[in-house]
Amino acid sequence: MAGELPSVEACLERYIPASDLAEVKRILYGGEARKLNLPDAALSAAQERDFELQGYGFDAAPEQLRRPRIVRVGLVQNKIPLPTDTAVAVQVAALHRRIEEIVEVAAMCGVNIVCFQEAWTMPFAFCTREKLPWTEFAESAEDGPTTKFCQELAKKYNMVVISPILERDEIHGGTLWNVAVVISNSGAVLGKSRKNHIPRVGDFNESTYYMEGNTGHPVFQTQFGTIAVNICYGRHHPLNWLMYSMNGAEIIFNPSATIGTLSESLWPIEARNAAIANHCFTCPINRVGTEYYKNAFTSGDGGKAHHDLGHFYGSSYVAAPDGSRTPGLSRICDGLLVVEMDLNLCRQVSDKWNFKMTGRYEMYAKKLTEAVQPCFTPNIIRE
Ligand SMILES: NC(=O)NCCC(=O)O
Repeated sequence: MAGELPSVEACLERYIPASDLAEVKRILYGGEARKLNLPDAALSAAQERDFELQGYGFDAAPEQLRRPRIVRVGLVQNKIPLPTDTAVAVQVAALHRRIEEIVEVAAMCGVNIVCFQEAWTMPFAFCTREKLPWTEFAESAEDGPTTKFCQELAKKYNMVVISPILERDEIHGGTLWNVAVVISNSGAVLGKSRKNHIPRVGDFNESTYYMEGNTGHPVFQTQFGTIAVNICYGRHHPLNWLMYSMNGAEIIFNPSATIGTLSESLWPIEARNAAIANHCFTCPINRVGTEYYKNAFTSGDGGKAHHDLGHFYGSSYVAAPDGSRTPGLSRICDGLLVVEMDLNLCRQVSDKWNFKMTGRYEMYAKKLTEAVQPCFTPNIIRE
């Protein structure tokens, strides 16, 4: 039953004979990712605080003219700690506390860039189609309480913080957006990236709340590397990944909220494929658990009204430009995935496969421009 299997990897470890396991992992994951030696203090803090802690590394070949560019990223997945009908401010405070204790462990593990899940300060309540109290979770991206909280974390731990929240934009009539705020390790707000593609699938009724983002495909130059944020449903759109890559992203984070019955078989493929196609690292993050709502809602499919959206299956992982990937975090527990990567791997794989050179982008730019015109006629050859 959805929600009960702790992780696919644990299942493989348990049932595949040891003699075959390495080969199975090579075929499924592109080889076994190097395990990181994480500090004992971090491992025991994670255990005490009841979250999974895993660490892996991706290496690049030594080069003569460039030094290795090593960065450690931290991916955080978590359940909402309180029921969804708890007072808004109390829920936000509890999530801040939960993240604070996970980020402290990330700092012990030497994480340079940490990213939280989509809309991390709230339940993923858009399924309900009710406005209150959910719109009350929205905050200013520039100086809301969550951004201030993240600025403190960033300064304290010298860490870049990616904070995906529900944004209220007071300058533009109090409009709502699904945004990721990027905070530099200096504590300054570097900028924000709004969700470009809004789902119209299943109970993901997000279009009731906010519009497609208008910030394009910003890439943020940080001390640790050039990063971008492709929020959730954007991962189904190869051109979205491509544009972040065109702007120079070496690591693309994908904070998400998605459920087993809808997308679990797509999850291991899409971000990994994007890493391969764009010669970059991708970091999909999904929340965990099942969130219940007092008022039942329907799915508009003739089925019975229900009180939850489904099981958020976690399984956050990192994919490398060579197509290899880490195991996923648990499907059911909170977790922190620490991944060390040498960013030199991006150009090394690009020089090997040459997708940026062979992509024929000018041909597609021209053809796509034609294809979106109302007078377009598809090029179909018939007998
Ligand atoms: N949060 C969100 O966009 N979810 C849509 C479902 C999916 O993309 O798997």
